[in-house]
Amino acid sequence: MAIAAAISLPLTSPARRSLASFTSLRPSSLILKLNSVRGSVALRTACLRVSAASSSMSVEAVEKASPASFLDRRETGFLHFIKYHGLGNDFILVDNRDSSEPKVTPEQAAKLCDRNFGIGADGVIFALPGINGTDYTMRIYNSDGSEPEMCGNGVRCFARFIAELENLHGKQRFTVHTGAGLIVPEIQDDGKVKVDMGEPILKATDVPTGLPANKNQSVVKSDLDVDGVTWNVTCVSMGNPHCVTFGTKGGQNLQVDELNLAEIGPKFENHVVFPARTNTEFVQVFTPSHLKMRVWERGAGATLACGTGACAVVVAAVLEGRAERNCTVDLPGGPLQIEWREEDNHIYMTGPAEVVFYGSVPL
Ligand SMILES: N[C@H](CCC[C@H](N)C(=O)O)C(=O)O
Repeated sequence: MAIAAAISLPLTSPARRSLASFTSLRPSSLILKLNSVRGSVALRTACLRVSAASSSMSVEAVEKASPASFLDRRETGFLHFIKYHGLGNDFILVDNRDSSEPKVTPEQAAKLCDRNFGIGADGVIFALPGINGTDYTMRIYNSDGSEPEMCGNGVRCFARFIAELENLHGKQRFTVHTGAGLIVPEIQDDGKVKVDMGEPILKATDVPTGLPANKNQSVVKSDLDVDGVTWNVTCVSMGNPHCVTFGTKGGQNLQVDELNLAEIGPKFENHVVFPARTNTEFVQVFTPSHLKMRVWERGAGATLACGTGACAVVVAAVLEGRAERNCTVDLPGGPLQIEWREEDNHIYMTGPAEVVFYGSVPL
């Protein structure tokens, strides 16, 4: 699969358009390139070049792009997408509302996620028709092609994507069927997205983990030997498995910025006690309502943020008596607000989701 993408950057707040209308823009009709550091931008269409510099605007007719250009290939065989990120955890979003099977295979997804030979992303997310009365279904492939049950940053991006597709404005709430069950994201007036992430799963065999339960059928601050070092871990599922650690047994307060994630992360991810592999969160406690974490994700490696991970971190911190139920969690890409509500046992996550660019890529 050759990878080359025509992209369109929303230079100001994107004009509201559905992806459908965007996909009606033939790739050959839109090429955007930065002409100079002066910020002048040349937008070349099939018949016009518009050069806008800080002081002047000139319009000149240009030849139509060479018919041999890949941009003039027939529309079919192109995948249209919008690239989003949630605190730097970035995704390729695909409008899949017209079929119940993803348009892209796991192998193709891995290639699209490659940051040198592809678009570059932590995963590919599909908006599919709803199931059992939900508005939509969300499926996701990690950048290694594996399919997780859920993605917290991804579902915030999903909500903004749906609003773009459906040309919706202001406060919007969607019911989304996922591998973790019903998830309900709500776009707030300030553009952030608040998500009802459902209930945490704590039963050890449901996380799943082979570690022996040591507190009400769950694993809380239990010993785990990783390459000869004993860590204290708490295991939580948000539909996907998480191993949360605040440090080694008897160790000092973890300084997460000093960790070599590339070295230690895969040893947790592929540990024999996690039959479905695991996401791993390394946490520092500033105050009972302010935590800091870094994450090594299952199937994606070190990412700038992990929404389900931040939820698992607050649950683990409460279970270990380290934090309150409403916390700010600092991730490398920015903060998330997480509340584990006592009344309904649901976890609520609030954070941003931003468009990066619109694109088309030959599959
Ligand atoms: N890599 C994760 C899925 C994405 C989770 C993360 N990006 C989030 O925001 O929750 C897994 O295999 O469970």
